[in-house]
Amino acid sequence: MLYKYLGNLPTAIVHLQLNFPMGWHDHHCSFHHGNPRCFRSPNTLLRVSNTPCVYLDTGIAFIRYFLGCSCLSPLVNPSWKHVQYVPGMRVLFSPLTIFGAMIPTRSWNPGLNWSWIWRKTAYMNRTHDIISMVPILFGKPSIYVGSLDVARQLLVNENKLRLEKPADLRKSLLLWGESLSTTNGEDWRRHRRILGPAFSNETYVTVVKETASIYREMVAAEGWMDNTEVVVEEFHRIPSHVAFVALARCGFNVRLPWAEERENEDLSFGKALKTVIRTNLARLAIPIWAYKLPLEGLHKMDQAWKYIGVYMHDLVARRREELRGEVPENLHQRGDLFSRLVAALDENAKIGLKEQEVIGNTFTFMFVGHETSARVLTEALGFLAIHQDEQDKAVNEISSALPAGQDPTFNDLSKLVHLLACFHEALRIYPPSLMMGRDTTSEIPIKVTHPSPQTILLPKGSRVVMDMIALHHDPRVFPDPEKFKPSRWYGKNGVGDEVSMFGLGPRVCIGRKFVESEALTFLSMFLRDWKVDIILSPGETRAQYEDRVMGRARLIGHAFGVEPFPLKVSRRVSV
Ligand code: HEM
Repeated sequence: MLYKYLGNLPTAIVHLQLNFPMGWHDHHCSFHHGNPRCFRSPNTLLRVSNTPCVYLDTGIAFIRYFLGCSCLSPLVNPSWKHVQYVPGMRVLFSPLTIFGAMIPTRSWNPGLNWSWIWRKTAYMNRTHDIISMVPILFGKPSIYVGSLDVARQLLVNENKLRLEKPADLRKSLLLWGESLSTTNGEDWRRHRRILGPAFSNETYVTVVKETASIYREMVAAEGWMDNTEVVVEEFHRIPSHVAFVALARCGFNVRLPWAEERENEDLSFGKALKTVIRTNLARLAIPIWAYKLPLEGLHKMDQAWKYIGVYMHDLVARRREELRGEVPENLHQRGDLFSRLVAALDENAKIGLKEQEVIGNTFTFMFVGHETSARVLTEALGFLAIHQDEQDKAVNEISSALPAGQDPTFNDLSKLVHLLACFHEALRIYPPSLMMGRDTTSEIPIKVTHPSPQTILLPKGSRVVMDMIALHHDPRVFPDPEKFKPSRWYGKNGVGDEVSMFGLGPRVCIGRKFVESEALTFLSMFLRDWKVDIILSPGETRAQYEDRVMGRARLIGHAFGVEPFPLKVSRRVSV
């Protein structure tokens, strides 16, 4: 018996060396007498490891091999059959569990950022449309999808297939109540029916007006007008605050001024809301009794959460009073999302929303909309700073689209085709929503094309995760995927066009037009008035800078994106 395990040791060493524990189900396992369900590497890989140097790692490989052996994993985690023996990674912790998420990416633990770090070699060097990930100790075995075709099959028909958003992945959004993003089935349909009309042209007109006004407040408050050139350290701070204030104004209908947090030292709505957003995941993990400990940080956090809780119930009551007797036509004129949600209040929640659902939805907009928008705005400007030719093209387009000296209107935005393409291209390279997970509630067939055309039956209770980085870095769909090439979006940018970074099918992002309106307004005003440039290290080329700075991406809070970097802004004309 032991001999048979030892005989397979080189396989484990290969796993270790490749930094990528994989298995192939078309390989026949000698130990299992030809069982095609074994998770081991093929003989070709096995041969690679038969060199003397591999024995250096033998100790670790032993442990790893025994933990990851196909014979032990069913004992530890009997649901492994849900991945249908699809080849893939055998790891200790799923990246979607607390342990897996906390430990950085290592050969034995993918960590939260594996799909970025391994993007060029994942999916078996892109030869497979899907792979499995089987955690030995913690987490659910899952199928990861790296092909847009397969993702489409699942998501476009997800209502018919009765796929569900997994409960364990929705927890962080449930702290304020159920929402469009956390519900499934009939409840989801009710939320979508009510929220759909709230994302109307009236809302986008308000988004454009508010973003333009925020931009002007920002320029005045930042003191840039006193200089012709300014270096903004951690440039991300600017788009992050723009997105935050825009969502507070257009989502909550609370008129936060740009500079509130600096002038007012007391706990204000803006400050408390920022704390709540920042500490959302911590709030989930910290037990109630811990807030009684003599730790000032925890007290402040608790205070902010309580403040926002009371504030929100108050805000609902006040808005309800204001809306009493309002005729539906007037309601349509209101450009904020919150008023539309309050108008749908119905305590029986048969056709409307409960108070907690109104609050849950408002917070979901903030959580899913704030950091995502902020990151892409920063990255789009970062790429335009590196690629001056693309920036010049954008500036020319802006000057011919916008009437001289005037702010953009909602109608002007449709003329900014190249600018929108730049925004989508930044979004493609760094999709802020890293993974979209679904659980099956019945057996589902999926057709894969690579490595060979076949149909795989996913049993009831399987987990499938769309890997947004793999989907958008697939060279078959996006040739030269590492390159910032906005032109690839020309002609595919429109309202009805699929921009899969916003999801696919019926659960596609409801906020797409909201964020596009905000982004085009902010970017067009910013680039019209300021030239953005990068700050090179001595002797560094632009290409080297791009590798160094734009390659450092990871999940930060709720959104994936590039780590903070500085930008130089210089005044173009007399602003
Ligand atoms: C660049 C910014 C954004 C990106 C990349 C983005 C991406 C996505 C993606 C990929 C989904 C689908 C998730 C899934 O199917 O599991 C989604 C759903 C959603 N997004 Fe966004 N989003 C952005 C901004 C926003 C904004 C600004 C809002 C609100 C104002 C918003 C509200 C929502 C909601 C409520 C859902 C759930 C829809 C449903 O389940 O029916 N998003 N978003």
